[in-house]
Amino acid sequence: MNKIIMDDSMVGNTAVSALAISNLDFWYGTNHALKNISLDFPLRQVTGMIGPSGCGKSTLLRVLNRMYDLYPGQRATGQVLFDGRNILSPGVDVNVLRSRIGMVFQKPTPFPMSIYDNIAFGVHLHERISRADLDQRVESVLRRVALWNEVKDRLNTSAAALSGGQQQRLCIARTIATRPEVILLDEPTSALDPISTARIEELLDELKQEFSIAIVTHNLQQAARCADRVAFFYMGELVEVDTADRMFTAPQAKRTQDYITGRFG
Ligand SMILES: Nc1ncnc2c1ncn2[C@@H]1O[C@H](COP(=O)(O)OP(=O)(O)OP(=O)(O)O)[C@@H](O)[C@H]1O
Repeated sequence: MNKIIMDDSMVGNTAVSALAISNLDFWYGTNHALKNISLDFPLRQVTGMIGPSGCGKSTLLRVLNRMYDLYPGQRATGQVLFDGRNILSPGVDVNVLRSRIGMVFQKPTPFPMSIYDNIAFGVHLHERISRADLDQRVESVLRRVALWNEVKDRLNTSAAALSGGQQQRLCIARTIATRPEVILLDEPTSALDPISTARIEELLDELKQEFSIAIVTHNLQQAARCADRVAFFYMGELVEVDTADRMFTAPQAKRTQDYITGRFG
């Protein structure tokens, strides 16, 4: 089996981890998509996940907020500790879990409703909140994602009329509106132009003051720019995890070197 390379700070570091995965395996029916993964996501840091297509990055994100529960035949074993509990346990309330571990997808997915309601909808599901407090919440998250000035005069118009980059910022606003501890982002800028991408990257830098962030990206420069730590996956296995600096300047595994130097991808 392949050796997993970790530096000392990753071992036994659960006290400062937002999420701590140990010995995680995942199957789509008989397809063993994740193999014995152990990985910590440090608190209020950005963890980047890289690796060739099909290596299991998105699958891992789907495990972290139990998205796979919706599909019969998909199965996870092992442990994912979050706030002292294994989130893979049957007793976990997945709706509460998904408000505490939010997800942003590759393609912006605003709900078919107004800009205001896109944010209000999730808040209403989890909290009893007055209209004045809701107004305040909507404004504060839209300011946080630097969208307020662009949309404040059209909050009641359809979110579908926003640009792709604006829609993605709205989706991030919608995610943080339920005050999660962790935000999972699956290639959040792959459908966006360079300017919108830069704005999302700046936003991640700001959001990590408060949230722990996991981002899947095919863009190695983006991982180098945004992530504090980077994990490299290959064929369902975690090969190496390290600081972004070390990962891109002195990777330890040959497969990591080959991947980041573009020998395969
Ligand atoms: N719904 C599914 N049913 C069966 N197998 C699946 C399903 N979704 C993904 N897989 C398989 O699981 C493995 C991991 O896929 P996953 O989408 O997690 O990879 P990825 O690293 O995110 O790829 P990409 O970078 O292309 O998005 C692949 O072998 C894929 O074919």
